[in-house]
Amino acid sequence: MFFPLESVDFTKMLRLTAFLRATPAFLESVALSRNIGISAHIDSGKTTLTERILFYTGKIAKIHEVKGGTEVGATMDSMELEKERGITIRSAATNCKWKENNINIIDTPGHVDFTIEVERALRVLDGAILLMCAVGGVQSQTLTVDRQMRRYGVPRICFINKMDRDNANPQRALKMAQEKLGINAAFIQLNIGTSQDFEGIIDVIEQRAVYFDGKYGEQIRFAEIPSFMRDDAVAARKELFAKLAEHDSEMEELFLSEVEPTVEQVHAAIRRTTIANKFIPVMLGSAYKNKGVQLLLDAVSRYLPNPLERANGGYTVKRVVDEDGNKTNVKDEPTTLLTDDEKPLVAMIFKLEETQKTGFCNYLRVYQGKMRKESLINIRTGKTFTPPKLVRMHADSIIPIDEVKAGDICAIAGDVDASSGDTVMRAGPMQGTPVSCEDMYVPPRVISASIKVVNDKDNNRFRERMYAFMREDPTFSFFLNPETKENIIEGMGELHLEIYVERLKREFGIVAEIGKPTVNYREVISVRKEFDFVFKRQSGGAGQWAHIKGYIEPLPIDMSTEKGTKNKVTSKCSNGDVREALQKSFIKQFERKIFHGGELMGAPVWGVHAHLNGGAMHEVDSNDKAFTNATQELWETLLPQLEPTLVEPFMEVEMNVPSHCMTDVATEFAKREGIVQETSVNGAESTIRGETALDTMFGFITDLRKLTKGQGDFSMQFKEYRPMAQFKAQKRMDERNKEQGRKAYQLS
Ligand SMILES: Nc1nc2c(ncn2[C@@H]2O[C@H](COP(=O)(O)OP(=O)(O)OP(=O)(O)O)[C@@H](O)[C@H]2O)c(=O)[nH]1
Repeated sequence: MFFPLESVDFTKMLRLTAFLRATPAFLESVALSRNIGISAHIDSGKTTLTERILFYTGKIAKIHEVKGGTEVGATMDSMELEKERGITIRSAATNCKWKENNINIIDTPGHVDFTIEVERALRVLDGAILLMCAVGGVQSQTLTVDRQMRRYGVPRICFINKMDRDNANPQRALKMAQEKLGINAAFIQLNIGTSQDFEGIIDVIEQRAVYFDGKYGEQIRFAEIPSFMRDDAVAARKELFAKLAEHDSEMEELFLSEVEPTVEQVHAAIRRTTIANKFIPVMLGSAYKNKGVQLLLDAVSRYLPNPLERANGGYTVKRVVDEDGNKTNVKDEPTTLLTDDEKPLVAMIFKLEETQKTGFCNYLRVYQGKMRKESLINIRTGKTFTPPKLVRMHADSIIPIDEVKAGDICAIAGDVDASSGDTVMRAGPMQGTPVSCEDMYVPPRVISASIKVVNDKDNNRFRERMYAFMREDPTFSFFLNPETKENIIEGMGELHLEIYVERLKREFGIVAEIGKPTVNYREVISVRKEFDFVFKRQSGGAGQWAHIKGYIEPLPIDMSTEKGTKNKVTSKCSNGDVREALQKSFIKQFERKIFHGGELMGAPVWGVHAHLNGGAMHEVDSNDKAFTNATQELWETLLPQLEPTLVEPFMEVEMNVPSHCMTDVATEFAKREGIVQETSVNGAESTIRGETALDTMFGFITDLRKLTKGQGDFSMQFKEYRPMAQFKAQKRMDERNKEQGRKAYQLS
């Protein structure tokens, strides 16, 4: 009988944990826990797979399909909208027990507009299942989730799903993964038949066939490998050993001395190399046809790490105060958290969510210590709160619990003063040094639209909701455009914005209309200029006078992340030259006005550093107003010399089309400034991959459907912001300035 811990290297684990104070019972229970995510390209079958996992682990009694196949929809797609559209919008957490292992699972959305959900999940998980479609292989979102997994060093198992589909080709999928993701991977299973003849699986390690009998594939039957596949099975085993030997010294030794490793040795080697991110075991099956899922669960227990084996969950934790508790003198010193329930509590809130059924929930992962319903401190705000309720999540239901131990994932039910990404510790006499878990990657919001409530009486509730959505989702924003007085929402794509408008209506009964979505251009500068600027204004009464000296320069920008696009204003001059309060007027004008709406088209300004290092004051006429106006006029006067321009979001685009339509679609894409980077033909279906500016893609779906008689589809995802060609930038500026009644700006 299979014992999941057979391949755990206990000696190493004990060495690693020798300095822990935790009890053996705690260590044993943590060794049996897994926190995993399931991530993939859209529609690869993540929710379908999770549904099977819940069924086989006894968590649900009946399997429900996604997309209205049955009356209720999949368990994890608990939002009405998810069930209707057959897509996952929010990541959902659940937990289940497989043999001796407790598994926390997060099913994440595949659609790129909800990428932040994947980011958040991977940030706190210890391992992942990277799902691929046996027909599509590596698709655009597969590349993204792979990048996200790498960012947090998440060990993974690859599961090639949809083996029952026509044109299923696992060899091609693996080859694509090896080439495109650059991963060291090998099959640990082979398929017996494909498409409608997909019957079962060959376990390459144990050299046996596995079939899934019964209505839901719940009865596992082991058998001899069919004779026509014996050679393939032996070859695959050899190939697997060779791959493992490349990255594991124990296997290398056996391989070189031509000694056959035992089954246990192979499992142990796969576990070591998977956890070290040197190898990815590849499995296959069909979630929909109930084949292969139980073996995948075995592999989760066997090969993915337990919380003890992932220091800090794979990211940096930094001390936020010095020894005297002085927060201004922050020490950016990485430190290590220990998965030990006896150490001081450190937990991170990775997601906030409000649903009508559960109310407000703050998902968190406990990294160190244990959490109870006692006073906690939010390290970012310094504020304390007591969790109203501690709960375990299962889709949209909650189960109250008393205590959560290190290594576990749970939620605080109730609205507490926290945002996604906050670190919490126990309040009161601080135990241990306050630390902060590092922020996660948040991509810039690339699209915006005006939004208007249909019924004025809903205005206050509407605003409240919008702010609540913003707290839940850092890739969604809501603000008032001071120039046009319109309410604006920003997000990752049209679907993203649409979903929030739908949620307003369905969940809160607020009807709102959104305007035509527009692209979020940003204003940047290209060169550094010193300034020595005197401002004078005499208008009847008291005059205004200010003298400011310093420089404005472009900062290095990382145009792929929201954080990398920050501005900075600094001042370093004597109080005798410019009083501190007036230095603040300079800083304030940049931070509150100039950076929010640039001169080119009123778009936010990115990557500007303004520095004040001198100047002068007039006894009577130098005040806040004078220095504020001086700063504004300086910016407007100096701007042409700073060689400003616009940057625009560039997207990676993947089009899946019938092969005979490939040329037509590629031509249409090229008309939209698209550059085709790769095409691949897989029988009657083909894929075109390329990149283009987001603003050329509006209405593309209509043209694509026309060209492919409704059979083509595409997905795109944000890649980075890039500078725009001058003629295009000028055109976009003229259009938007005219539309919004702003004065025109001429790029030189
Ligand atoms: N033929 C076949 N279809 C499958 C399989 N697994 C899932 N599907 C179907 O593929 C479609 C998408 O499945 P989902 O489980 O919603 O996929 P997902 O990855 O969760 O989708 P998103 O969350 O929207 O990205 C549904 O129609 C499923 O019934 C499979 O193994 N074989």
